[in-house]
Amino acid sequence: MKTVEVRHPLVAHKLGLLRDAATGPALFRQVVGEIATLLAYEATADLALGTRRIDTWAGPLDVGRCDQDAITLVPILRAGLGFLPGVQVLLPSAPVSVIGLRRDEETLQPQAYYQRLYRDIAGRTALLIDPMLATGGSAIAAIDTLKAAGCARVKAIFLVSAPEGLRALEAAHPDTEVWTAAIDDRLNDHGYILPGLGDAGDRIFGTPA
Ligand SMILES: O=P(O)(O)OC[C@H]1O[C@H](OP(=O)(O)OP(=O)(O)O)[C@H](O)[C@@H]1O
Ligand SMILES: O=c1cc[nH]c(=O)[nH]1
Ligand SMILES: [Mg+2]
Repeated sequence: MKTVEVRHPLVAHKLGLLRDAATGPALFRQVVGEIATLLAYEATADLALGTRRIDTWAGPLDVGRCDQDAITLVPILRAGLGFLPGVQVLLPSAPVSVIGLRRDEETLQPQAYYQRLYRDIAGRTALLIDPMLATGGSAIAAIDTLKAAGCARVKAIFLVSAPEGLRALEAAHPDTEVWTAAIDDRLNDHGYILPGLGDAGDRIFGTPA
């Protein structure tokens, strides 16, 4: 499975801010958004580039034009919503599909509670958006859904990934392409990533764990 750990100094610096337990929700959301933009920049490096003719001061010119409609952004609720605005900085016109999943704290299995996919999703590339890849169960369930709906290609960006989650994702969907700001050490006994940053959804939405 193509897996890119983005080792840019600014990504490392910003991730350090997120790992700091003293960072409150306002700064946390801001920095999550900034890293989302940097990861999306990397994940869209092979976006198809067409041309269109425009009139410039010096006459007609063919300029580059990306078809943002060829991609659908797919945040996994809830924490994925914190990632979405940073991706939309780069892809403001890309249609958004939403998948709501919540991990059962006992079984660690994802439970689906909402889904609204872009009507014309079949044949398109999906850019899955979630800050955390822990056991991988949520990402796998989301990609099951996207493939069943006919997505031709799935890219995914995660803030922090656990090796266990990457292995599970590779076993289930080896054609997924992943960009992540960090591959951390391991999961703890409760399925949380170490060192990680805690519960991303709780920190984005300011809800106590
Ligand atoms: O890889 P997994 O083991 O499936 O865990 C990762 C999932 O857990 C978190 O969501 P959570 O279930 O906490 O929901 P939330 O976003 O509403 O907080 C996270 O945002 C991922 O979606
Ligand atoms: O470490 C983790 C694991 C799952 N979900 C989170 O938000 N954090
Ligand atoms: Mg959560």
